[in-house]
Amino acid sequence: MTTVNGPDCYIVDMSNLNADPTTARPAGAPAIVVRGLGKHFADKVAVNGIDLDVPAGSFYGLVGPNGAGKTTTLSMATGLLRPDAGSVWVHGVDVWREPLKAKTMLGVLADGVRLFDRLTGRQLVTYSGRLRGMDPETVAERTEDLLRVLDLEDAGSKLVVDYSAGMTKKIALATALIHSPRVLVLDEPFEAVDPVSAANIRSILTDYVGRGGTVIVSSHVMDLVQRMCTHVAVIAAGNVMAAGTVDEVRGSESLEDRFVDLVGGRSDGGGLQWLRS
Ligand SMILES: Nc1ncnc2c1ncn2[C@@H]1O[C@H](COP(=O)(O)OP(=O)(O)OP(=O)(O)O)[C@@H](O)[C@H]1O
Repeated sequence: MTTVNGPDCYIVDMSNLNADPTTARPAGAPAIVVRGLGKHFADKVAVNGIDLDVPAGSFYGLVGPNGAGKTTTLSMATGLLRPDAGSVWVHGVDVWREPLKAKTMLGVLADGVRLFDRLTGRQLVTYSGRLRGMDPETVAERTEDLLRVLDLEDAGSKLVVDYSAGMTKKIALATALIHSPRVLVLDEPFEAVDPVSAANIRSILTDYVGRGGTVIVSSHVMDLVQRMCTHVAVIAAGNVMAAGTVDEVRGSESLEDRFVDLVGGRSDGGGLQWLRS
């Protein structure tokens, strides 16, 4: 079923809405199913009972203005923040009923979560791999691979507390990748990352999707999402304004223009008459 909300866009395939995601696993079954997910903080509704279907093998962008509810949604979807309402399934496993089983399939780059920053980068990535039950040889091999492709070889022996913001983001990404999860959930992975590292990360993620993995990524960079992602959901004020393939959502416009149409809020910058030299 295609639902229309607003001018001409709110494209969510809800044909499986009443199906039990633990048993309904047709070819092309979603990697992540979100139903009625909601969260409020005091009287603030951060996420307003949303539905999302993230197809397996998709590169899924989650975009929205500041405070739209992206981080809250991703935190609930990955078992980091308990929802007030709704459910999330990862490859058919209920994240909140079977969190350990669901989390073995997930690699998560969370926003603002403290790392064990008194470890060196190499120790932190190694620790993540061992925590996942991986054998020491594989962990050592993959840790060196990750440090190399993320341009952290020289920083591998340095304490994470002494890393720059971009280096911290990259080492956190390495901890999300080490166990080669089925689904990667990355909250703003390119924030503070230099252009060369960002290009390397994009190519790692694109290869991963090409080999059947699923990536869901939040970002504020519309151009990047348009070029990199196969699917996108636009969230504003805790609601899904549009979701579908990138081409379905943007129509004949750029994603950025479509985003502004959907969420509004552009000012002409003329309000600060006093701001001049
Ligand atoms: N722990 C919290 N306590 C109180 N309010 C919160 C908390 N976390 C989020 N919020 C509120 O919930 C709303 C959604 O926040 P969220 O961080 O999910 O937005 P976002 O889309 O990720 O924003 P940004 O793009 O700025 O990172 C905001 O109004 C925010 O102030």
